[in-house]
Amino acid sequence: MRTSIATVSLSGTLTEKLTAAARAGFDGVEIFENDLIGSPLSPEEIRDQAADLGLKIDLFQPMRDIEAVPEDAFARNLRRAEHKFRLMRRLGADTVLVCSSVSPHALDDDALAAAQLRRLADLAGESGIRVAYEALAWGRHVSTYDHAWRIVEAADHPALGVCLDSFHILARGSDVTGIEAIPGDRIFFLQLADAPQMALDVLQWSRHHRCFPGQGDLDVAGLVRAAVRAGYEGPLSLEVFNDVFRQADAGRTAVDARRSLTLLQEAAGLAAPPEPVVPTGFAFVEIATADTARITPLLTALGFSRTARHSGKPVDLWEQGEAGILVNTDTGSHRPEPSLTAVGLESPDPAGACARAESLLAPVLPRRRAPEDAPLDAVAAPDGTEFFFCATDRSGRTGWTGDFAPAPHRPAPAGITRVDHVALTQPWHHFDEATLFHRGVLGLRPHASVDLADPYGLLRSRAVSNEAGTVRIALGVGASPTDDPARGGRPQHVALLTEDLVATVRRVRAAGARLLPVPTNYYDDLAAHHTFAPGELETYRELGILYDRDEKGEFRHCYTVTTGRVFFELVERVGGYDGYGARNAAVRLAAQHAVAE
Ligand SMILES: O=C(O)c1ccc(O)c(O)c1
Ligand SMILES: [Mg+2]
Repeated sequence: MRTSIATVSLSGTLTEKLTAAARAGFDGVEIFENDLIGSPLSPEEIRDQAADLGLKIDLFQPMRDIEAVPEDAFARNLRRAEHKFRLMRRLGADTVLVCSSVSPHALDDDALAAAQLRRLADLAGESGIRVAYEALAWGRHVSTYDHAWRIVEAADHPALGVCLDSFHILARGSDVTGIEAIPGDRIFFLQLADAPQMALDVLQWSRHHRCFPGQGDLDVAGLVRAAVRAGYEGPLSLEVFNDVFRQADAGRTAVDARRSLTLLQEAAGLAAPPEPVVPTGFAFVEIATADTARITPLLTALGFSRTARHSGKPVDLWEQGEAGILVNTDTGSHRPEPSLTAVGLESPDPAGACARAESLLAPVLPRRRAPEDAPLDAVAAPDGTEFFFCATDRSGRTGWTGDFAPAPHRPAPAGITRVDHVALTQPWHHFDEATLFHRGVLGLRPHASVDLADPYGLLRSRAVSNEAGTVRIALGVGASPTDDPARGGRPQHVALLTEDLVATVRRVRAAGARLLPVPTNYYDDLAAHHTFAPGELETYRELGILYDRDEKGEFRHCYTVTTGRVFFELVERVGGYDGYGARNAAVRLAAQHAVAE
């Protein structure tokens, strides 16, 4: 099916919007009247520009407050429509969207609405134009798609059909199976948008919080399936009103939009991009730093040993158990501070993972490797983190570790078995894009979003993981005023798994690791929530260990102080505990500020 996007979904001038839509691979656009009115280009120039970019103008919109009004008002509306139909001929657009009236003067009279829409369609038909009638969720008398269809059916005019908009339909909780009763050729247009579930006035919800399908909580794919079953064959068109997209880079938003649409087509059974390849574990985490002395003493204290050095690059491999950390001093001129720049994911099919990423418009990175190096495919996530798809064969050294020459070392492990999770901070306006990327491109499942209180702001966090929990990424967002933007904002972290946190903490403290101090008040609060074995709570208090318990199990964790832009977390999971200690986040964030001050 053809794909389209409404110009209201993108920022900038009309030319910028058309260019962004075309570059992202859309077939067409819905032109919003305001974008046209504000453009210095004539309708003919807009038509030519769209054609040059390979875009069809699928829809012109909106016309408002047309139907179910007294005759004198309707005569004025027809005159207005005549003007717009002339404009549409110049523009080369053949379908116009008419929103159900929100006017206080509109009458609650379906027969009148049908008769007037029929007259409008008569006029439109003379110009070869089709009228798509859309029920706004806050329409004065018509606010559901089935009501709009009843009126269109009664009007019975070949130039009149309905426009279905997933937001209006799903926001009102309408049953989408009714769509299948509408003849497909009478569904003139299908607009798609998602939204997070919110207890908000529906107009405000629609105008400010729509997002691309897959980024919210609505079952947009189910609605598309119903429309296709009805026989709809027109474009799938994204129409998203969103405060962030209005100011974000149009090119980037258009790519995010197009990726969302491909994933939606896949979910609705309309497209089959290369299948997702779910990663099975972390191969490595890469920390870039201009000065290794900033990070290696900490790695040593945490029980890591430098086991190998890359044969052609200034990259060292530090290992403990199955946890691998690459320390890369090739930082270029930027990011001299230690920061987390890349993540290696164990992939059962690196080439397949890359093919999927490419089909979803993820930037595939140019290979930074010598001819003799093992092939390593990588894509850039929305926050710039590089994700490598690795097929590690440590025994045969045929995977990426084959590019490393072993270094003499004396292991002094602290009980760390592997990487538990990686926490990546996202720019606030790319959070939904990041979640969709990690789900769609990397094949990870998103979990519920949680709000975490920082003394100087509110953080949003959302984990994505594979089913086994061997790949977990915590996406976080929210800058606090005390973050130093020159240091790239909030720090990121690597969480390392141990089977005995108390023993590990004793070892790493003795080896000189600086751990985050935890206030005594925290332990008093913990005592109020849970009962502990004799001495247990005192041990946590002594070692600065945080604790959580739920119906599935227990979680013990603690943090190192931050170095540059990174810190480490040490975690122990007991039983089926599947979370990240969210109830301790406020204490941790406060402690981090206290240390930084
Ligand atoms: O918010 C609005 O007014 C508006 C206009 C046109 C649409 O297609 C729509 O879904 C909403
Ligand atoms: Mg709409």
